[in-house]
Amino acid sequence: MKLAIESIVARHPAARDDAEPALRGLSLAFASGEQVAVIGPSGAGKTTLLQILACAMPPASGAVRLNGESPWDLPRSALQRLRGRLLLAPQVPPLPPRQRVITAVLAARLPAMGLWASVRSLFYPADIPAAFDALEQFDLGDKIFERVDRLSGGERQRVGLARTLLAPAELWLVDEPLSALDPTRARQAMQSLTEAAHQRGATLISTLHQVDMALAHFPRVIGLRDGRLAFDLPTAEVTPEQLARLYDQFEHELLGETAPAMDDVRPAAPPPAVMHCR
Ligand SMILES: Nc1ncnc2c1ncn2[C@@H]1O[C@H](COP(=O)(O)OP(=O)(O)OP(=O)(O)O)[C@@H](O)[C@H]1O
Repeated sequence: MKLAIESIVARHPAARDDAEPALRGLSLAFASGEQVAVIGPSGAGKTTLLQILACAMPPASGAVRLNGESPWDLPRSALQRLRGRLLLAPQVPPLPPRQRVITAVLAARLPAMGLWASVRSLFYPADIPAAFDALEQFDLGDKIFERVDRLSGGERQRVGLARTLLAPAELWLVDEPLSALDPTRARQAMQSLTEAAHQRGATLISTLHQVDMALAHFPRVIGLRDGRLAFDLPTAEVTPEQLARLYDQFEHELLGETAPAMDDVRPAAPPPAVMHCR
């Protein structure tokens, strides 16, 4: 899927009246099958950009085009169909806690299924081999029948990525896919994601806090700051000076001093029951 935005200004509905817009006059174009990383300090507007591209939020002004169509001018049913052709993967995947991993992963296919097949798939997972293959890409094949609430934060994030591989989407918009992963897992996950998008011919746009991952895995990097474009370059042309300017006063983010990886952090066990003997 090819897409373009022109002079986009975006405001979150809950933002204070005097707050600056999250995006301030942003114009970008993406070719079909392209792979692009979006970087920039916290609050730069990276997530908002994905929400605009996903037609999850209308811009305050400016134009959005997906495959040449203007989504916000489409009738509601056509807009829904268009949304079914793209996937917005949030940083924390919304996985129902008591669900099995297999059900959570296969749920990615629901937009392409009829109502009866969707309901049936909740009780009888339809394609266990496909779910297993997707999970194996993220080293999680052994967790296929585990309950989601028994996974660590990093494992849940990787289930979310496995789900992306099964989505029948032409556009993958992935928000901070590595935030809970250790460096080794992060490298493996990025490799699997970019290879799968390439094989599928899907356009992949990913926000990333890890600048080294953006430079290592993507041929094009967009830098955002304060809702504006700082640069949009082939990766080979991004210089240390541009990165230093982009993260000026946010050097700790450039150096990757972020929250610890969540791969080994499991949900807290319930406190032991206190038994009173009389
Ligand atoms: N739901 C919301 N309601 C109000 N304001 C919001 C909301 N979400 C984001 N904003 C504001 O929009 C601006 C851009 O936020 P956004 O989440 O797009 O940045 P980001 O670059 O993705 O940040 P981070 O790297 O911390 O996730 C920020 O000033 C933020 O405070």
